[in-house]
Amino acid sequence: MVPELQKTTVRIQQPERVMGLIRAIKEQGGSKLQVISDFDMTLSRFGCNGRRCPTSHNILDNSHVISEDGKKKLKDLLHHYYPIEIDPNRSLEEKRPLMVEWWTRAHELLSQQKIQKGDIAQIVRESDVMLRDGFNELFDQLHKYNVPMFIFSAGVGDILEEIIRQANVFYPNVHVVSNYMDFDDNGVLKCFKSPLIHTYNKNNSVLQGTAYFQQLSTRTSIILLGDSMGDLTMADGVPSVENILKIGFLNDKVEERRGKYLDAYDIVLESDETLDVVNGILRFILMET
Ligand SMILES: Nc1ccn([C@@H]2O[C@H](COP(=O)(O)O)[C@@H](O)[C@H]2O)c(=O)n1
Ligand SMILES: [Mg+2]
Repeated sequence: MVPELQKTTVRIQQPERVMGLIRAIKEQGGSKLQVISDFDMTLSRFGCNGRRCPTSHNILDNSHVISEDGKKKLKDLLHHYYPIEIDPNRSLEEKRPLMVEWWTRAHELLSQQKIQKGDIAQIVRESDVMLRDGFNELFDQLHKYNVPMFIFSAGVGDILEEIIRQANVFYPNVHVVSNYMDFDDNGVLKCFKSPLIHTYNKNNSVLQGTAYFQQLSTRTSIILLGDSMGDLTMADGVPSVENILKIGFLNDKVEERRGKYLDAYDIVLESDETLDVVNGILRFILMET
């Protein structure tokens, strides 16, 4: 059915359930389908040539517009909070206030750096960011078959939009909800717009007020793509979901986190820098029979 599911990176706890879901989504057809995806470390790569790829925040943190002191402070925050973010032994209740603390402190530091709106394209161009292998096929297939692609990210919206724009795949079916920068009349960053989106509030609490989910109420089949346990709630606001297939990229601390990911995601992709499996499933679902 989907040869890519035989890859050695693929782990599935309940294969029959997954095959049933894929068949049901195919039966409903492309007109009932929507894709809801995280951005950082899901559509973008986790590793690049043996090093960590930057998140949309890291692209700014490491850029030439940030002072050396600012860079050090932002790196210290990352080293303190990232292990908390991915710790499988801490509860979400424990993590949530700490994530608010991380994002708030990082956004305050970034807002002191006089970042210019006009510098964003160059900042992205000069960064090491890479989209996962196969991103072209993913965006092209969804565009060709008019399948909405909703990117729900706790990263920086202005940066990730620029990444997909520079990759020439920012098609009209792509819609982004993320943290956006607020610039003053001279185009200088003054703060970030609310609501603040962090790893563990990606749900309808931040989507209330966006008409987006209501518009998609007829799209009752969902393919959800994420890399964090926080991404699992991204579809919570969608009314009348019939079939939801959750695909999780397990990038870091694979052994420690495998059990929780297998319980939560239908398909787990371990240290897989490609979109092969997602593309294979979409090819099967969207291919005319
Ligand atoms: N100051 C920060 C805050 C968060 N991050 C990372 O960004 C990721 C969030 O973006 P998604 O598209 O994945 O929702 C998150 O996993 C954090 O690790 C960061 O790098 N710097
Ligand atoms: Mg992510």
